Amino acid sequence: MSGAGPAIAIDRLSLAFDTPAGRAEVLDALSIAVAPGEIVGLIGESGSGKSVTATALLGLLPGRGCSTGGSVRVLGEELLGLGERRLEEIRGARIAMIFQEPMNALNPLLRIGGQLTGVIRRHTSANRAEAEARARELLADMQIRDVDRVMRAYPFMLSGGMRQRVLIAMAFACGPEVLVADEPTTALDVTVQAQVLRLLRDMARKRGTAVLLITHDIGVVRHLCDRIYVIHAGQIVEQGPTAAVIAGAAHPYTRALLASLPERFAPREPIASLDAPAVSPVAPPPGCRFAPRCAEAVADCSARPGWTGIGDGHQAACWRLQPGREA
Ligand SMILES: Nc1ncnc2c1ncn2[C@@H]1O[C@H](COP(=O)(O)OP(=O)(O)OP(=O)(O)O)[C@@H](O)[C@H]1O
Repeated sequence: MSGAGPAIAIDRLSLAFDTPAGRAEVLDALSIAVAPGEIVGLIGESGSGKSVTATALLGLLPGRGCSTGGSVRVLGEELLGLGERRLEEIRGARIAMIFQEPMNALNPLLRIGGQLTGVIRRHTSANRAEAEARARELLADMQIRDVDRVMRAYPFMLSGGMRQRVLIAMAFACGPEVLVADEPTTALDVTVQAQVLRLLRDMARKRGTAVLLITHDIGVVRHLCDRIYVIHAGQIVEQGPTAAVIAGAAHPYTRALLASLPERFAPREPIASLDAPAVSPVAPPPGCRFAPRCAEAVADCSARPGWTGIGDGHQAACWRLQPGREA
């Protein structure tokens, strides 16, 4: 039913909020595509627009004071402007979401078993026994050994890592074709983070789920994602296969982002520093929004640059990379 096209197709999405300070243009012609079975990262600093992109994918943008342009298609269906009833059918069954803090997503008053079987029964025709068997299978897939104890536990009785595994199981409970994971492991310590991410990747691979992983942490995308999009102040500035982008970052923002990380990620010559804050989304400069922070900005940067191909699916949007220019 989902057809042969991308599972997620965001095309020139623009998004603005009315704020007391004026109209905040938080996304500027943002395009992202994720194929079935692909794991794609959206990476950028705090405030760059990652979470609002996730919100748009779930059809959860606030109506009043918020205007959108462009298109957000999931499994071929346009979500912008879709009625709440249809959106509710899609959420949970076809698109699932994993958030940063599992305590907020789990009901503290219900046992894990009840919550998991409840989700399965709401979205499928499974009876109680079938739903329970499926819940146990999902927990076992998440490499939870003491499934009985976890099924009987209340959320507060589990560790952070275990709660996040339960949430991942819950996200996969109804066999979604699309999964949006917003900073899913930020609250966990580093070793647990790696385990949980591996489990998330294995679940998605096994089921052919398209995953959009939202994070500010390039270490996370490095291990997990097939491709990445780099977002700065609501604009995608670079995209491509993860290894190519990390090894050959071309946009000054990506290079600065990598340079701010431990040594082994750092490109040899960072050409910008991220000490200066990102531009405000209220009355942002026209063109490239990185220009005010960029040591190498040129007059052309006041217009938005097109994409320059760097290699096999790797592209960056920067005037300095345009053919005929000295890089
Ligand atoms: N409801 C809203 N009204 C006005 N502005 C908003 C609203 N929601 C988000 N914004 C603004 O949109 C921009 C992008 O926010 P968003 O939360 O998507 O960033 P982010 O990249 O997810 O950041 P973080 O990593 O800190 O979560 C920010 O400037 C934020 O202030």
